[in-house]
Amino acid sequence: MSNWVAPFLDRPVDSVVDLPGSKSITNRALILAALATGPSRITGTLRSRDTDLMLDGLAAIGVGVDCHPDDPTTVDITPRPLHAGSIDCGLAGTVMRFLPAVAALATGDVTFDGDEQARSRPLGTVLDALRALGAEIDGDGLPFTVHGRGGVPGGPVTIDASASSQFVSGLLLSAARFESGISITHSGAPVPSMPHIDMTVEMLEKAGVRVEFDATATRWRVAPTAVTAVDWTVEPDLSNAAAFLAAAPATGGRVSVPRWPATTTQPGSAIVGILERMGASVVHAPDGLLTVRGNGRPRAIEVDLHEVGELTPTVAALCALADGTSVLRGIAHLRGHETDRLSALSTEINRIGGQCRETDDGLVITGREAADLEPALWHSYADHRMATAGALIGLRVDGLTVENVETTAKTLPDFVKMWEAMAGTAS
Ligand SMILES: O=C(O)C1=C[C@@H](OP(=O)(O)O)[C@@H](O)[C@H](O)C1
Ligand SMILES: C=C(OP(=O)(O)O)C(=O)O
Repeated sequence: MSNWVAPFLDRPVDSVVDLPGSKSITNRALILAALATGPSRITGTLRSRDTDLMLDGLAAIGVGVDCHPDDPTTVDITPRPLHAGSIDCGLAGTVMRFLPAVAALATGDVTFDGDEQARSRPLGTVLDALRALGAEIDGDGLPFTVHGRGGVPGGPVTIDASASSQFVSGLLLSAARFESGISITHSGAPVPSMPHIDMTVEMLEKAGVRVEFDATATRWRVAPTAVTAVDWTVEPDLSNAAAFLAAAPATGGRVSVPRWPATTTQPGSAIVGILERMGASVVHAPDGLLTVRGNGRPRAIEVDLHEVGELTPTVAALCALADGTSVLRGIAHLRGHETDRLSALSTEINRIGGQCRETDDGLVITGREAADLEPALWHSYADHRMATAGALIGLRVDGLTVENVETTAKTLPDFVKMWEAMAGTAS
């Protein structure tokens, strides 16, 4: 674990940052390819800890995985009969919540474990749902074992998905292969991160699996059907782009990201509107280049991030530098992310002399002038987005040090190199 002194800028940033593929699209594409009726090629695959865990997990239960020798982002997936194996989930929500349903289709025991910190992430809902659908599973959280019987009866199931949209996505992705498909009813507080469920639905439909759902986001239905092989092209990761784009308003500079999709289900796209509300200007050129410019000190914001919780660490870091008091709400479920992000953000912002308080479902942050913040050690909590949030504040606080910066490998192994290149401080 290394401490990294984040680059400090006493001038505006001016950079173009090309982002690798989306974690969420990559891990859905890999599962759909593994369950398809024929081989698929995935281009622009994110190669990071979370996506490599997915590749390894699928390979461990028999899926053919071939990474192109000259370009590891091109991956060929060949579906094969699924067998017993053991799966490391690391700290990846998509692996621990999407693969149990796949494992239930295997013949043999599939064991799951992960990082110590992963054991406290909400998971029981998925395992209970699979049991209700006829799968045999020992355990209520990591570690657990799926006793695969070569198929899942499927049918109706009621779950409370208010802690994570991934509970719904994880069931939907495999449901076409269940004998009776699935009919999910959500009962509980509203499901967070709905764009991620839209992403699941859209990708399933591209693979020939129709998802019926109601407008209240409480019911989803999939009939048993074949999953068609698709050659997927993965969009750049817009959630990872958020911290880089936020560097523009943080420093009064300019950051551009190429290949920004014209339309997308990635919730990361919401960063654009948030940065505009905080005073930045944004231009999306016809060739896909998205440019954010900062105009003076960022303005405080009141915003509900329920749908786009992944953006919270970036937005909170910018709020710590903004003029005025910001209120971020709708994000109680972030307590079950890589770490309790509300507690972690509040602790770290206060540690450097900022002003942040937790509420039941969010944060209240009163921004300070960067010169009034202290270059203390910013703790990462093994959370990639906590580390990038520290880097963002570090652009304005000379000497701020990010602990365990390697944790960014969860979704962006080249983070340090890319951040230093953006700041113009790369050696
Ligand atoms: O399905 C996905 O790919 C994701 C869904 C969201 O999870 P939650 O609904 O648990 O917030 C998001 O935060 C996570 O980073 C990725
Ligand atoms: C919440 C996140 O990840 P996970 O997929 O592990 O839930 C995230 O990347 O912000």
